[in-house]
Amino acid sequence: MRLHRNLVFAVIDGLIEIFNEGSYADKVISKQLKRDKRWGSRDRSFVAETTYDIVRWKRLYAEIADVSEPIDRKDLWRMFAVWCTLKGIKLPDWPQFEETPTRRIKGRFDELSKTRKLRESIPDWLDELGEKELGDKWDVELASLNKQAPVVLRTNKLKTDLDTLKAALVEEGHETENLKAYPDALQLQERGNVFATEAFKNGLFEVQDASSQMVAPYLDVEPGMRVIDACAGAGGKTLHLAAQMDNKGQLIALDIYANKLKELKRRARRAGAHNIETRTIDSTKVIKKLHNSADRLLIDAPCTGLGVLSRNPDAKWKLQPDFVAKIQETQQELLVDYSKMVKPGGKMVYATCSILPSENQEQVKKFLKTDEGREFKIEKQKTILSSESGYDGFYMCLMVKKDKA
Ligand SMILES: C[S@@+](CC[C@H](N)C(=O)[O-])C[C@H]1O[C@@H](n2cnc3c(N)ncnc32)[C@H](O)[C@@H]1O
Repeated sequence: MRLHRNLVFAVIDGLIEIFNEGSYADKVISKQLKRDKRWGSRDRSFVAETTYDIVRWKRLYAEIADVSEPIDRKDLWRMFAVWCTLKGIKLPDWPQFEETPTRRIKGRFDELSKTRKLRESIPDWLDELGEKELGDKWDVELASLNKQAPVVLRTNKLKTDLDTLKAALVEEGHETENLKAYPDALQLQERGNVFATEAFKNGLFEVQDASSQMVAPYLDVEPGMRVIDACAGAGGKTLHLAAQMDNKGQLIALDIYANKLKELKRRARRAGAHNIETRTIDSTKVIKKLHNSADRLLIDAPCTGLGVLSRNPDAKWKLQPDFVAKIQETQQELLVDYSKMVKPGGKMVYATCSILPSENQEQVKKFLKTDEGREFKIEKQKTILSSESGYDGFYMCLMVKKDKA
């Protein structure tokens, strides 16, 4: 592989923003990709994947390169040289790479790889938390979460079917494979910019991880029901629910952020999902008005996101211990307050994209002991580990509210 100067500069500039200015990797990368209209798909994937790689392996590469925080531009060139050396890419004779100790890099890598928190490149506190919560499973799970995530599409059944979509994507140069256990899913055989396809613009699919595609079906919705998606965000699962409801009935999408719901509306138009109504939670009245009214409720709760580190590696560096404690309080509050929207005999799913029991089954256990929780019983629950499924880590629990006697 030959390195192109302008692409490498885009990577270095992006990393400065991610590491030093607290910016989110996905946002920075999409900004960097707009730098040069002439870049082809290979150039774009070099910028995106190299940036993600160096974010993912930040601690390991920094240790190898003898770099400490705050990381400046010169340090980043050293870390980039580590990335190249470990990938077997020949360093060009640019001044930035003068005196790179290639041999020493390989030796340091072998030596540091003996220690898990360095090998897997993770802060001490997070490694300790993962081990405390997942025990023996943490080792393989962590390794799995450091692998690049596959790109999975969800067929929008409101507009097409799997085979028609598959054929349409082939026409546009994207080969996909079916995933047996996921009826609406197609996995890209090669990464590519599927957002530029006509199929996407026409709303024939959404990009959605295979594990995430299991959540809406778990809620057991039917056309004609009143369904509430209480933490709808930009609507990944709302759109799936609309398709499961065949656009019939009422689907109320809530969130505390109006801008996310605005994006949801835009996506719903593209997807041809017509039964969605959005409401911003700007006071407790919004929830109160809906008490005892929902046939089905989804709480796709805010969480640490530890199940989705493979697509969001900068969470390793942005997460802080006090956030973990705070988000767990919020999760319990949401269960207690929002479960009141379920009508007697109705059902709710509590879901997270975390793999920590303290955000998942333990939250549910605690909830079931509260006054509100005593009204519910668990019908089924599932923890998806990335190391077992090959996709994102997720948790989902289906609970049923007692019918009135
Ligand atoms: C895991 S994300 C939801 C992702 C979304 N369901 C999807 O499938 O694309 C959690 C969402 O909860 C929202 N949120 C945070 N606190 C909330 C609260 N108190 N009530 C409702 N939503 C909240 C966040 O804004 C975020 O959009």
